Amino acid sequence: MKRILIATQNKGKAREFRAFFEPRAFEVLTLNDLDEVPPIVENGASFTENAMIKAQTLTDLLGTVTLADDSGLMVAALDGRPGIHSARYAGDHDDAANNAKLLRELAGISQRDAVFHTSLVVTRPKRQPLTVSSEVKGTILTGPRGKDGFGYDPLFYLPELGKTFAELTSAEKNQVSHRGKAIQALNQKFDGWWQAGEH
Ligand SMILES: O=P(O)(O)OP(=O)(O)OP(=O)(O)OC[C@H]1O[C@@H](n2cnc3c(O)ncnc32)[C@H](O)[C@@H]1O
Ligand SMILES: [Mg+2]
Repeated sequence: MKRILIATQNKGKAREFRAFFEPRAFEVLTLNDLDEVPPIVENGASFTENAMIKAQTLTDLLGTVTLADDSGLMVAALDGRPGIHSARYAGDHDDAANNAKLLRELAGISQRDAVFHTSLVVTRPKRQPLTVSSEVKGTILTGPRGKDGFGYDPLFYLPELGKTFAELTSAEKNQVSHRGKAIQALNQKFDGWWQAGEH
């Protein structure tokens, strides 16, 4: 069976990727399946650079086909923050603290437009990486709504649907989300990229 390592410890992300790769007969592993996770320093200047660092580090160390996702929320009224620093916006990797800080920073601000971005990079030994990105527009609510999803989902509101990401099932979220659309773009390119390396 073909195998792909998803370079993430984020269980929410991992769930969304399994739905893409498992029907394609890939065995899906994540960093949570490794005995030891190598240190990965996400010090790139962009989402794509950070995804490249995560994926290439693991391909180089382990020889695995690896997919990395670097995502983040860009809020217009905050000059694009938290952006590439979304995971540690409030200091630790803590969803509740990040959401609380976002609400504090936006207190009293009525212009609450935001964009959620995902960059995906897939690497494998001796091949050019495959890169795709996607975004979705929404607004930031003044308080959380919904119980599903992860991260900033309870605050990220889609005016067209009248719901936050946390009020959607994961299938519904995948239809419209930054990651879902990036996965659809990956879907357009993945088979050609995969076969180009087969001999
Ligand atoms: O191990 P990795 O893949 O790096 O996992 P991470 O959680 O650190 O992920 P990122 O570095 O891409 O940081 C993105 C931040 O944005 C959050 N996030 C990413 N995708 C999201 C989504 O679909 N909905 C809500 N929040 C999301 C996530 O919880 C992090 O706080
Ligand atoms: Mg991270």
